[in-house]
Amino acid sequence: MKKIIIGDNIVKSFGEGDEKHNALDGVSIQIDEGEFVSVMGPSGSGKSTLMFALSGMDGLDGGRVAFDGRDLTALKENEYADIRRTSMGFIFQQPTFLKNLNILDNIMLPSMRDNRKNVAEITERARALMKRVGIAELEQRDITQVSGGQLQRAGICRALMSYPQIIFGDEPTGALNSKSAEEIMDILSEINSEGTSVMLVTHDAKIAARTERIMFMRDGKIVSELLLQKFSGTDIDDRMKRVAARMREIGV
Ligand SMILES: Nc1ncnc2c1ncn2[C@@H]1O[C@H](COP(=O)(O)OP(=O)(O)OP(=O)(O)O)[C@@H](O)[C@H]1O
Repeated sequence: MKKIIIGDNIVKSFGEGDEKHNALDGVSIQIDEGEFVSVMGPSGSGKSTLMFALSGMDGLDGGRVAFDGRDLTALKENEYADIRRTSMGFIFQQPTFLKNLNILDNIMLPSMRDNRKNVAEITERARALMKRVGIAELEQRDITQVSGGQLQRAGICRALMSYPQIIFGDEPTGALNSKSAEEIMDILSEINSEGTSVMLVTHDAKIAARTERIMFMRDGKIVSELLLQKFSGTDIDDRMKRVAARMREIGV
């Protein structure tokens, strides 16, 4: 299986002198094209730092990252930023939308920087995505006039605008009630089934149990991996039991 991301012995430290510590302490990770993975672990174990390191949002202090066969650590920051903008999508716990723009314009905004595309094309893509995730009727609304789940759907639309090869999600369901969280996971599963890789960082065992491979972190290292199959929508209780058992076993 082709790897979309390969991280090799990644080291990332914060602080100086006595305060210096490794948030990532030699992490190696590989994600297959089309795979749906998650990263769990206690607060401060390095999950978000790993996501930032793999996506190039943060520089490394050691190790390498390759994306789609290209060694990203050898690239200049602007080349890296280009790959991030065109081939990676990001969703966060709270989408960072601008208050003075409506939902449609917020979704379109990052794509407007790409002068190879025209506004009509960008608008058409945004509207198609909004329809697909069930928020077509909300395009003129302010970001304060929609629910958290609807706002996250808009966040997914924005992340998908550039047809990314991978979606990175840092606690994308963390601010949502369980029904909205499940709906967001249904959307991500559907996107994944069409071939887009997805990597989620989550505290929530129920969310992780819907992914096909879970990596558990502690103290800046991946300490265990649980291989599940792709989620068919039926066996969540059994999957959650397996996640809970592994968490007990490794003490995270
Ligand atoms: N910008 C930063 N400056 C200094 N220390 C940082 C920075 N970002 C992360 N850290 C430290 O690196 C370690 C890992 O943080 P990280 O946010 O990756 O953990 P996490 O597992 O995602 O935690 P959480 O679940 O609470 O979000 C922590 O000790 C954190 O304090």
